[in-house]
Amino acid sequence: MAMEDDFYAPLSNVTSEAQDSALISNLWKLILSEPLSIGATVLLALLLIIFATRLLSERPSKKYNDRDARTVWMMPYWVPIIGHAFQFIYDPVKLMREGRDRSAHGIFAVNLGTTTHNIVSDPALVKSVMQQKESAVQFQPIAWATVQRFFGVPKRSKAKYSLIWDEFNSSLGYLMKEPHLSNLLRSTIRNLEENIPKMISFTDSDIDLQPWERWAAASWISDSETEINLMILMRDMLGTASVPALFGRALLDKYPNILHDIYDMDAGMMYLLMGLPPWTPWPPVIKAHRARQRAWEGLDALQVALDAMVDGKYVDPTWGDLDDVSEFIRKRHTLYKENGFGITERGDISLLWAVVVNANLVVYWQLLHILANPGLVERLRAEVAPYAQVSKPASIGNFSEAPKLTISHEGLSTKCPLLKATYFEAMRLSSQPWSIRQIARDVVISGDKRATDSASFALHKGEYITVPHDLHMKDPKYFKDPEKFIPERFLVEKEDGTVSAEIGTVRPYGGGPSMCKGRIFAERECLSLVAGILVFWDIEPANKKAGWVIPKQKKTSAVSLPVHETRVRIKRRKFDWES
Ligand code: HEM
Repeated sequence: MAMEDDFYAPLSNVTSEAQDSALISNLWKLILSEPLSIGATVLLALLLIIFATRLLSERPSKKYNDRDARTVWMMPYWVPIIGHAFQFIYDPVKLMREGRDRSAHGIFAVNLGTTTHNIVSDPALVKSVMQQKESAVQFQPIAWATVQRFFGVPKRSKAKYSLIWDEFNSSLGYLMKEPHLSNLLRSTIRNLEENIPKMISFTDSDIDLQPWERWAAASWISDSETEINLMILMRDMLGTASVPALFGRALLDKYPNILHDIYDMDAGMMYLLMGLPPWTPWPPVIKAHRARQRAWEGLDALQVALDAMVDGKYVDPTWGDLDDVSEFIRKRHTLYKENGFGITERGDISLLWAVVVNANLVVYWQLLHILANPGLVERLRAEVAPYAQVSKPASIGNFSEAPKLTISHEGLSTKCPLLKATYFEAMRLSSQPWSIRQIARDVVISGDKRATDSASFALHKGEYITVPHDLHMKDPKYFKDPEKFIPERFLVEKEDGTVSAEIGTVRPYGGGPSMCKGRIFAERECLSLVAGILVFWDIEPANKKAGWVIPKQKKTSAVSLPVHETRVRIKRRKFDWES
């Protein structure tokens, strides 16, 4: 058979469909011709099925219905029905990279237990997917399944959520629109300005440690030096600034473990999505369920307090006056209350999760890479100096306050291209978000029309589209030395000679209508924390001999976890007026 496929390189041992069939029928004749024991016959038959599946499961890309579009190449697999599911569970990244590297157009299909997933990595095809209408390429059923299984919103609430789905989603615009965005940023940055100078307390008394130091296993070295776990420290420093800005201070005061409940729930994401019940005899499943339950308790209690406040009823005084709860959370509360959602149906846990799981890890990766790259700390300190400033504290007699930190998130984001480039590069390296869509009617997606080898692909109703954005973000065809931290790759010189950091085709925030709504907020808070820490603190690896080690990554929903902690030594910097 002439190969119609112009882009997929066939395996050298696979010649054509006709030869494959001949080989299988010869094997079958061999089984039938010899008298064999039952065991040997079963074994041979199994082998035959496996080989036949391997040879016949591959679906070459062909012209589709004489139109310009082609069908998608299906990677071959060995086991019928199960398809690529074993490889997918065992090492999804390897499977995806193999498919990407063998398909010249950045699209291929895999079979996961009878469902076909079209995996797309080519940026133009991804754009085409994201531009499809919800009626053709659906996100809503997947979003609801996640809300229900992962976040634990009751099944019975589906009708209520469907009724206000659009209004509810458009409330997410509060994260992007003024004046709400600036208000949220103002209080987050104020919290950072307050917390960064007291990040380390240099005390050997456990009771006097800050909560983030306790979580991060701080150990006292001297009055000017502390050893601590960098990942947890960064995670909590950002969470303790952003969560009070959104949900009000009282939530963290009353539920001080809620950040870690969300982290623990996130660690068990796969189990919760699989629907494993809380009595599953497997500790990580139980842990994820308990953590989720505790997070719900805190958020439910906040909803009860907000209900009481708007109804003019008695509010438990430990909540304070709740006037620092953001307009965004109040707007969601109004939507819940006015549409008859019971307390236990109100899914703000999804928002708390979105606020903390990704951004809080990005800052760890960003800072770690900066520290591990010789000379980068000094270059960044020079760049951010006008926008993250430490000033001399007031003193009365022998007593001085801590030095004062002032941060301009606007200046950091618009005037510090190298800092911003380190943020993009940290996300390119550590973010592995996957967008999944369900195909509701046949569609055609198209590649870049300007490219000489551009092609369009027909995708069919009932199949899925999966976009593992990291496939492109680590593709050597687009990023030279894709595993290396090279922030300069994002720097672009404009015609007027100024330099800016451009994100280009990197998509750490997903895409389409469900693209991250917190992305501007996230960028500003992350740049502020990293710049603030760089100007205030000196950080070295705890094990000086081993130096900086960049841990391998463990995949989560978007930004990866490190497989091990990074133990560091932190000292306060000497400022001009002290020398
Ligand atoms: C660097 C940090 C962050 C990264 C990498 C990130 C990444 C993502 C990704 C991959 C999605 C799913 C997009 C899709 O379905 O295609 C998402 C959704 C979302 N994120 Fe983020 N996120 C970050 C920070 C934040 C923050 C700080 C907030 C809130 C303040 C936030 C709020 C949201 C919301 C509300 C959605 C759901 C959007 C929708 O369904 O319409 N994110 N984010």
